[in-house]
Amino acid sequence: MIRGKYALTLALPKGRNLKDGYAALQRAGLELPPVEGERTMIHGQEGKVAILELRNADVPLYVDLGIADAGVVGKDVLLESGRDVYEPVDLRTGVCRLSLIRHPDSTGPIRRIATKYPNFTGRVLRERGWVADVLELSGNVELAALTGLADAVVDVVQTGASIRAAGLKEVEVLAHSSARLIVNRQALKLKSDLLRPLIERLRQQSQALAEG
Ligand SMILES: Nc1ncnc2c1ncn2[C@@H]1O[C@H](COP(=O)(O)OP(=O)(O)OP(=O)(O)O)[C@@H](O)[C@H]1O
Ligand SMILES: O=P(O)(O)OC[C@H]1O[C@H](OP(=O)(O)OP(=O)(O)O)[C@H](O)[C@@H]1O
Repeated sequence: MIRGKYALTLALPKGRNLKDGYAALQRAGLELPPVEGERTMIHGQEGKVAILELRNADVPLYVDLGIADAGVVGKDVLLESGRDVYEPVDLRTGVCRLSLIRHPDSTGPIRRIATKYPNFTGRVLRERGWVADVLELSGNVELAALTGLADAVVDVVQTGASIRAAGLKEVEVLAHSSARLIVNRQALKLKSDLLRPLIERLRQQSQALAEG
C-alpha cells in the first residue's frame, strides 16, 4: 500500500509518452526520481514525488481511483477509458489522431470494424446510427483491413506512413489526440499547494509550445 507514503504520486505510461511527460513535469519544477534503467515499477523516496510506471490504458484508472494523484496519458486513451478525470492541461506532445481506415477494395457499407479502441468506436457507431460489429484487437490493427478480418479499422495515425506502407486509406479523422495531464479531483483539493502551481506551469509550457 502506498497511500500517504509520498508527497505526490504520478502515473506515467511506459513507452512513447514517458519521455515527454517526464520532461514536462521536470521543467514545471518537480523534483522527479530517476526512472531510466530501474527494474522497479514504483520510483521515488518516501515523502517525495513518486512515479508509477504503468501501461497507457491503466493510467486513467489509477488516477480516477486516487492511487495516483495525477498522471500523463494520451487523449485517445482517455476517450477509450470513459473515466471522468479532471483534464486541466493539453501538453501538446504525442500528437496523433484516431482515424477510420479502409482497404481501397472495401467500398461497401461497414459491417465489421476492428480496433484497439472498442468503446470509442462503439460510441462513434451509435452516434452515427451505423450498425456494425466491433472486433477488439490487441495490436497490428492494419492487418485486419489487409486480410479481410474487418472491412474497416479504427487506429492511431501519426505521420500516415504505416497506412501508406500497407496500401490502406485514411477515410476520416474521428478524433485528435495529444498527451494530457490528468488529476484526481480529491487530490486537487487535498494537495492543491503542489498541484495548482504544477497545473499553472504546465499550462504556460503548453502555451509556449503552441506559440513556438
Ligand atoms: N504514432 C503513434 N502511434 C501510436 N501511439 C502514438 C503515436 N503517436 C503518439 N502516440 C500516443 O502514444 C500512445 C501509445 O504509446 P506506445 O506506442 O508507447 O504504447 P503501446 O506500445 O501501445 O503500449 P501500451 O500497451 O502501454 O498502450 C498512444 O496512446 C498515443 O496517445
Ligand atoms: O502514422 P504513423 O506515423 O505510421 O503511426 C501510426 C502507427 O504507429 C503505431 O504503431 P507502433 O509503431 O506504436 O506499433 P504498435 O502497433 O506496437 O503500437 C500505430 O499503431 C500505427 O500503426
